[in-house]
Amino acid sequence: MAAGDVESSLELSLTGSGALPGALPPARSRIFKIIVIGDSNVGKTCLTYRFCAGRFPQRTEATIGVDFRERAVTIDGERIKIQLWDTAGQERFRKSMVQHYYRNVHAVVFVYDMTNMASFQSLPSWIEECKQHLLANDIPRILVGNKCDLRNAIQVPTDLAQKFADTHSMPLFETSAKNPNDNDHVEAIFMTLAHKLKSHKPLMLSQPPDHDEIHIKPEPKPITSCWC
Ligand SMILES: Nc1nc2c(ncn2[C@@H]2O[C@H](COP(=O)(O)OP(=O)(O)OP(=O)(O)O)[C@@H](O)[C@H]2O)c(=O)[nH]1
Ligand SMILES: [Mg+2]
Repeated sequence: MAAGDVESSLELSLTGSGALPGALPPARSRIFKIIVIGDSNVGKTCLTYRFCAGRFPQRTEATIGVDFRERAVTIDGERIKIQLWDTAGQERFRKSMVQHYYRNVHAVVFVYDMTNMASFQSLPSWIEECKQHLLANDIPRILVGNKCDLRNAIQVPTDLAQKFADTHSMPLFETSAKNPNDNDHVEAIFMTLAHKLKSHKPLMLSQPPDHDEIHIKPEPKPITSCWC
């Protein structure tokens, strides 16, 4: 990614139950709200930061409430904002926010840590939480196994994860937010969702225009194996 590309990213935090960034001037571009959920420490913050800022963050702390990251892209000539909701994995940091996570959501990214079997085993409870918030069945969902750079520590075999993904009709991506060689892969994961959402024409929020955006390549194909 070129240095200038990251200028269109935006980062905001919300840790209480106050107003969400919704009361905005007239629409110019559609917004896709994508929530990223999974156990604490699986790398949700690093993945979203990687996509929006183009690099691995130097350090992270446990997310409290939610962090918003946003990136403007152009798909087939249409300007679109991808708004990532980087949610807290720790129950104590998310309980007051959960209802906000799921409101008007367009897509869900489930993340587990490939080096932590417990984070994979938690996935059914994250799926259940989505169900409880009455997410429509046709909302695009993807499964991401993160930290594939830690090759010697992998605990979750790809075939097991693939079986789980197939059972739940989700594409599986194994990737690394950290490995610089995986930048295109992290890009492909979120852009795959954006392409899917664009073709679904979901309900959109309003957003004021800005002057910088990122032009992206044609639709990438989902990839199930790690590129490390
Ligand atoms: N080796 C490696 N480490 C990673 C990767 N992604 C994240 N990490 C590390 O994993 C730890 C947790 O990352 P975060 O992104 O903060 O995890 P999180 O899922 O946002 O955690 P919560 O905010 O508590 O829910 C940090 O020490 C990161 O540096 C990766 O792809 N590879
Ligand atoms: Mg986090």
